[in-house]
Amino acid sequence: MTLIDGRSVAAAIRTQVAEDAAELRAAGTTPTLAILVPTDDEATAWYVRSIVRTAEKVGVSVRVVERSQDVGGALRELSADPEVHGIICQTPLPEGMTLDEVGLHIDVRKDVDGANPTSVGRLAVGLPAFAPATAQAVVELLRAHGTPLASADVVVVGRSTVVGKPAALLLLAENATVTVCHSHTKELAAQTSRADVLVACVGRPEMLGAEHVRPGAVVIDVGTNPTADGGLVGDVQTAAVEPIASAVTPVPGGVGPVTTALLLRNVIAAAGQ
Ligand SMILES: Nc1nc(=O)c2c([nH]1)NC[C@@H]1CN(c3ccc(C(=O)N[C@@H](CCC(=O)O)C(=O)O)cc3)C=[N+]21
Repeated sequence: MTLIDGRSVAAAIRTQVAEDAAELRAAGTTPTLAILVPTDDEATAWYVRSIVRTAEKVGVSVRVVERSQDVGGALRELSADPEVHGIICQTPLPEGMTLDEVGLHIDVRKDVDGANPTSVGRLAVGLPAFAPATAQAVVELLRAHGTPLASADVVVVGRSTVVGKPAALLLLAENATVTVCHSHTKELAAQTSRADVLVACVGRPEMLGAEHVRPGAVVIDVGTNPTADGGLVGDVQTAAVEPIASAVTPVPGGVGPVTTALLLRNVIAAAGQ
């Protein structure tokens, strides 16, 4: 059994991002990411600090905008600002707002976390578009591990707009046979235990156990659920699954760091276009 090391995958991405950022700066462009923070959610605050810290290291500038009202207006202003190359609107959003609605206000060329429904639509039909960084991280980790995706049976558990749906689209583009499961799925274990690759993105602590995993499967655990003692657990019971799977991503140290690195790589791409 292998633990897939997200930290080293992320480090390799950051090295490339730092080189590209230096090149852009030398040519007179300061690659800049704007982060819109609409709530004081704790997990979001952690992610924002992590982005800021990582961005500083690789030479990407960050502008943090805290705004709980007229989020759409703020996103339009940032979209119109020539000094901003990438925009991410953090979730969760305040009551009554959805990411699909506010995402409409992000210029597609700056939509580095794939929140505009147009980006998702382009992804669905195979046109170039930014995908949500977490969904991209799933594919990046599988690629780094050398998991064959063409013709593989991939089961995605979770259908959120930020992870499950776009991850399914990206995996489909890799010619995998993709099944998406969710809260209304009958006999979840019957589905997941057929999977060569199991992607857990439900957001429920340690929901998937040994009975969900096929011997030899590769398991990507997207969950980052805070625990009472200040730690973090995934959506997978890692210790129970380790003896069965051929590879698992740990939490922390799996999908999370790769997500942050890919978000910044998307900012470089947006700044260079
Ligand atoms: N529009 C949007 N896109 C997101 O991608 C998004 C979001 N909103 N809102 C908040 C969540 C949270 N999120 C995390 C990313 C990285 C880690 C991460 O790197 N965690 C470290 C460990 C942290 C620790 O040790 O406490 C790890 O997994 O190794 C965690 C959480 C992205 N999110």
